[in-house]
Amino acid sequence: MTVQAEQRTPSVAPAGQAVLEVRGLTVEYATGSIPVRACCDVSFTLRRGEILGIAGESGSGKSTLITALTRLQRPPAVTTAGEILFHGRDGAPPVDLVALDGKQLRRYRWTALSIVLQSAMDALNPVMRIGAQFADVLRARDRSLSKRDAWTRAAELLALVGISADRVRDYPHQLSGGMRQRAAIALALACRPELVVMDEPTTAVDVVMQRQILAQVLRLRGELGFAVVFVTHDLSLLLELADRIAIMYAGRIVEVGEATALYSAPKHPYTQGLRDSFPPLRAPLRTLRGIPGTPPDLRRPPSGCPFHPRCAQRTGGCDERLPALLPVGPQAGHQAACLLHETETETETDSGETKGGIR
Ligand SMILES: Nc1ncnc2c1ncn2[C@@H]1O[C@H](COP(=O)(O)OP(=O)(O)OP(=O)(O)O)[C@@H](O)[C@H]1O
Repeated sequence: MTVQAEQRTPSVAPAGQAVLEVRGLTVEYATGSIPVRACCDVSFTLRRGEILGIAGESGSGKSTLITALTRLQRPPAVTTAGEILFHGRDGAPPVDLVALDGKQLRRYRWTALSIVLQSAMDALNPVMRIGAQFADVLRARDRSLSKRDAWTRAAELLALVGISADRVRDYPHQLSGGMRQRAAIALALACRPELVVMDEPTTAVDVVMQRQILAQVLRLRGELGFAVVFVTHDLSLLLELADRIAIMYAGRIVEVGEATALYSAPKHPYTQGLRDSFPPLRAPLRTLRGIPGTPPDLRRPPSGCPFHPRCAQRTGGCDERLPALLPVGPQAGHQAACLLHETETETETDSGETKGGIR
């Protein structure tokens, strides 16, 4: 079962209206004598209602990036550079989330941005009824909401993710794993956030439930208009869901582009390897290849392009120069950080196209 094309709701984002602008974000784990730079100079813009997928192998820095985005990181993680500009729907000037203290951040949690974690289903309190947990969140954000109205709203939210409203009185253990995960998504949507960050929310459920959850995320995005940053190691899954995909390797974004263009014509050898490591969900099955070697130790990343020791297409210079993220291919907004494409970019730039950050 796959998320059919007709179930997909086109992005509700008017082009250019940003909800989040991440600029030069760098996060380190200050452990031992050499820090682990797990997120390095990451920049991207997320538009209102857009779904941005972030894919990469284990250890590529995905979780580090999203805990930094949501300001849920704990020591030894430290944001050493960059800004995360959040543009509210009220049209007020953007707020740099990096600069906010705990009290200021509380204003933004749940209402502006919320998060669904891999193990969200286990994050529900086992000794509280589902409805009570929803009511707590709703009433903490709206003190005028009565208990009765909060429970009614909780039942409506469960119904939104396909869980019968009468389950509102259940305890978490009375729901299946898939239902608990969907309840966690409904809870994340309780205060109508503008941005929901999802970290592998379908990893712990079977493939049928995975497809149902993805279809629901798409439907709800269409109905409620929130933007999503969705992290996974499975690139083929993002093809079903994301408007754009960013590929991370060794803490950096190495390729970004519109989902179909990036999947069908990946430019970075790492993206090609990642794509060929997972069975496609809809296209005919092809030989799975995998990527030889292992990701680098981020305390001592290789010189030049961090992927070069594993890259079958490396050329002279790959071990010396860190490639910049530059436009590639015919599709607007498609960018890759690979020396193989720098000549192509230079030629295009000479003929008038402007270089730029990720848009
Ligand atoms: N608490 C920590 N202390 C030191 N290094 C850490 C810590 N947490 C993560 N790292 C390192 O940061 C790098 C990025 O890890 P991260 O968990 O962000 O990657 P990931 O892509 O999310 O991986 P996964 O898919 O396995 O969750 C890895 O090299 C990891 O070893």
